[in-house]
This record gives sequence, structure tokens and C-alpha cells, in this order.
Amino acid sequence: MGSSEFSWKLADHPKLPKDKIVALVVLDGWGEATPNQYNCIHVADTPTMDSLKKGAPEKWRLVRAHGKAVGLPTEDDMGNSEVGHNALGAGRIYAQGAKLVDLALASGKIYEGEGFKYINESFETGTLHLIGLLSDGGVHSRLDQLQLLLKGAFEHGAKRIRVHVLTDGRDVLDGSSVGFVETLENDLSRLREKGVDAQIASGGGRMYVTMDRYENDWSVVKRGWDAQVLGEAPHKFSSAVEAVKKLREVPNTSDQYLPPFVIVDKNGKAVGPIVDGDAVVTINYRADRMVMIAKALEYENFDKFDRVRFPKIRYAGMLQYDGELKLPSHYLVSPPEIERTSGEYLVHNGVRTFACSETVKFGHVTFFWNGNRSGYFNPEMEEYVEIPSDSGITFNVQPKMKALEIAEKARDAILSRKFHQVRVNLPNGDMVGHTGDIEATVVACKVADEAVKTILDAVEQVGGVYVVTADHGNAEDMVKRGKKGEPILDKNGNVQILTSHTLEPVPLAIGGPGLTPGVRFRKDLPDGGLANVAATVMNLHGFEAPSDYEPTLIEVTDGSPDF
Ligand SMILES: O=C(O)[C@H](O)COP(=O)(O)O
Ligand SMILES: [Mn+2]
Ligand SMILES: [Mn+2]
Repeated sequence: MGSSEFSWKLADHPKLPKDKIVALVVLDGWGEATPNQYNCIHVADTPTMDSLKKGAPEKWRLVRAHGKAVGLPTEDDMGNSEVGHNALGAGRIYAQGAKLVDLALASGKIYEGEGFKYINESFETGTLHLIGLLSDGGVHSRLDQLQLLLKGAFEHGAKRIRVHVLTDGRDVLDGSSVGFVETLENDLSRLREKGVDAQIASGGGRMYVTMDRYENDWSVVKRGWDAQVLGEAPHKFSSAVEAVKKLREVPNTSDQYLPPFVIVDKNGKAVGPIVDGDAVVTINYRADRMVMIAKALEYENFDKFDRVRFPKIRYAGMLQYDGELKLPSHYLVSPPEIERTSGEYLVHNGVRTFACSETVKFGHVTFFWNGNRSGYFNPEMEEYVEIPSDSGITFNVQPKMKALEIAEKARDAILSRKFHQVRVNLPNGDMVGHTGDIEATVVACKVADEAVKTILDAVEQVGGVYVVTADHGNAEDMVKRGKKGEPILDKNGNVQILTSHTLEPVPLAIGGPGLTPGVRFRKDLPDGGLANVAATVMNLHGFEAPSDYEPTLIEVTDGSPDF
């Protein structure tokens, strides 16, 4: 579209009215799967969500939430919050970070870009530090990309490399960290044979070290800073494999929560603190859990914790993590340019919007929803409310999280009649699902269902419309399965708990007293995905979606039966 003819004005929908109050509920990590004992949504008492399903196929359906439907490289890639909320908000499918990094590495373009040239300047005299999540989960980063980058850095002159690993166990099985560290050690030893001084320098579990998000708990980032930059940690080892094995032996530890450690030489000195003249790359492509460390590495003025030292480094992100903040200013691969999101359009067309979640998912319904952009499009038209999450706990001990508080805020926003769109993310199924605690996840699902009820009751009172969906699966399947769908057992005969997301589709339900009679789901889009939801919601606000959006999932019939 030529910029001269571009307009934010949306055409009126020919049949659907404006000014309805639309509640938009995203259940995080709530997929649809076969009912069995490991399906926590099935086991939990969820009368509200069950009642919505009874509206199938006219007002309840499934949508795709993984793989290519959300811009991921392959159909084996499970969905995640970033790509799910991006698709929901943007209404189009963008090649996402994982894919863009794959392409840049495969073509070699990554080494020709500004970001690599910038860090390359330090290779002659400084150390290259790579910090990031070490797994093949594919949500935040991928091991094979790290391997290619190590090879490329060597070929482009890196002489001293230090890797600061964050163990996963959240997007992959708990316990898999040992194998990933062994693989990396193997690669580094091959680099050493070629004359590169390459070593793992520090590590820690992703949920306890470095990868906090939305400023929930800066102490997480500080622990990482101390280990990675200062070379200080409570645990010191001479090998990373030994570190991970030993630290996993402590009762109740897991890959996600390993304490920070540094690797030391035979004199007990840390082998890889970050110092003046070094280059640093944060290798995760996904933004949310990199923004905080990026601020610590990049901002001259920084008051979130005492950095003790602020080395003069050349820092680049794998991607730019926040387009609005231009953070970090140097990056190896350009992020997807997600523009003209539904949120921005709706604000331009007079739709007043309220968005709410608790801290751990707040950026999902704001930042991700708006195409990885922080802040308001127009503060006079929008209100975003963040309910502080509990910090320093794993959510299986508090599976209710803040769901009811979020629902109450949404209810009040609906009843105030000040907003046309009231959008929330209910985190429970996902955040508790990631702990692998089945009992707690059942409680989490029950509470999320109660929260939906509170919101739907408010919709009922104001004659509004609701759209209930999810961003990807998680709580509906808590075991690792074999090819035929059978649970996989570990060597002790116990099922292997699945802490990660799934490949399952998610529900999409519409309804409410304000829904125009005759509105129903079309039958010609059986493969519809999350990206189709934006056009659907725009219709429910009384507008046609822009022509390049994925098509709407609804049609308006005259109500007569369809033979
Ligand atoms: O960051 C996380 O918590 C997980 O890796 C993915 O979960 P999310 O995509 O639901 O945030
Ligand atoms: Mn999610
Ligand atoms: Mn998740």
C-alpha cells in the first residue's frame, strides 16, 4: 500500500454495530486436548469454559496456535506467548525471531549486518561473551543457533569466547540441562583445538538468574550480573557439566531454578568476567526476558541494582528487543516489523481500550499485543493496569495467582462503561503448568475458569460481547508423549512431566447479549489460527478489518437454518 493513500480509518462493518463493550479474555496456556488424567483443564472443575464449548460449532471453535500459523519455522514448534499475542493483536502472520535468525545464519547475512560489525571490533583484543538460554526449546533461543554463531564468530576472528549459560527445564524437560551443557562443552573443546580460548564462564537457572520479565524481580537480573559481569557467585566449579550435575543434586532444585555459579581456574579465579573492551551478545531472540538484562548492559544511568562495575563493552542483542525504546541499540538480526496492529487501528477509530494482567503477563496483553511496542498509542483512549505479581515464589505454591483480582479489575472496567474493549490475560494455566505440578495446575485451571465467569457476568450486565481464547496450550497436557500419544516413562517407571507448552489448538468462543443475532463462525476457515482473531474482534467493534489482515472468522447470517 502506498503511504500516500494510507489511512487509519476503518470501514464500517455493513451489519455489525459500533460501541458494544467487548471483553477479550486470553487464557494463557489453555489448549484443547484429549480428556485424560494429565489434562488439568479436563480434571479441573471448569463450568464456565465447559458451557462456552456447548456453543460449538457456531460460537465455539478451535484455532491453531503453534508452528507456521504463528510465524514459527516448523509445525513441530510449539506456540508461545510472544508469537501468540503478536498474532492475536496484529492480525497477520509474521516470520518470528526464531525464523529470522535461522535465515540470517543460513545466508551468512548476520555477519554482514551493522550489529555483528560493531561487536567484531572487539574480537582482536577483547573477549566475546555470549549470554542466553541453553536449550532447543525454540521459545527464547535455540542451541543450534548458538552453535552456528560460535562457528561464525571463530571464522570472523574471535580469539577468546566465554559463554554464560542459562539452564532451561521450562520449554524442555527438566534434567535436560546436563546434555545441553555437555553438547556445548564439546563444541567449545573443538574450538579450543582450533586455537580459540573458548569456555563456559558462568551459569544458572533461567527463572532464578537473568531471565526475569516485566521488572517483576530485579534480584534475578542482579544474580546474573554478579556471575556474568563481576565473576562472582555463591557456587564455584572448575567445569560447567560438574556444576549442573552437582547443583541438581540439591533437593527441590530443577533446571529452571539452578543457583548461579561461576567457572574458576585452578587458582580459584573466575575465568570469564566481562571487562572493558569486551563484546557481549545476548543470544535469545525473544524479547520479554531479555529487556531487563539489556537495560543493565546498555544504560549508562541505571538504578535498579548496584552494578558495582559498568564495563565499557560493545553490546548487541540477537534481536532488538524493544522497538519503541530502541533497546538494545545494536543487534545482529532485525526483528519482525510488526506494524498497524489492531490496537493501534482501534484507537484511531475511537475504540477506548482497557488492558490488564498481573506483572508476569502484563506485557503480553500490552507489549506483545501491540507488536513488541511498549507504552500507549494514545493515553487518552487507553488504560493499562498491572497488578503486581508475587515474586520470589514458584506459582505452584500460589496457583490462584492474581486471577480473581484481574477479573475484578476487568469487571469494574466493563461496568464503568468507559471502555469499548476490555482485554485481559489470565496467567494461571500457563504459569502453574510450567512448574510441572499437576495438582496445583488443576487448581490453577479452576481459578482461571472462575475469573472468566466474573468477566462474563459483567458482560451480561452491560449487554456486551465476549471473546474468550488462549495464546497456546500448556495445562491441557502435562506429560511427555511418544509417537502414538502414550506417556513416556523415565528409568524409574514414572511418567515424564511436561513443563512446556504444547502443539495443541486453543478454543475461541464468542457470545454475550450484545452479539448481533445471526453472528456465527464461518465454516470455510477450518484451519483458522490466532491471527484470524484480530479481524474477528474488529468486526465485533463494528469495523471491517484492513484488507491485508487474516480473514475474520465470523459471518452474519439472517438466522435461518443452514441446510
Ligand atoms: O518464558 C516463559 O515463561 C516460557 O519460556 C514460555 O512461556 P510463555 O510463552 O507463556 O511466556
Ligand atoms: Mn503464554
Ligand atoms: Mn508459558
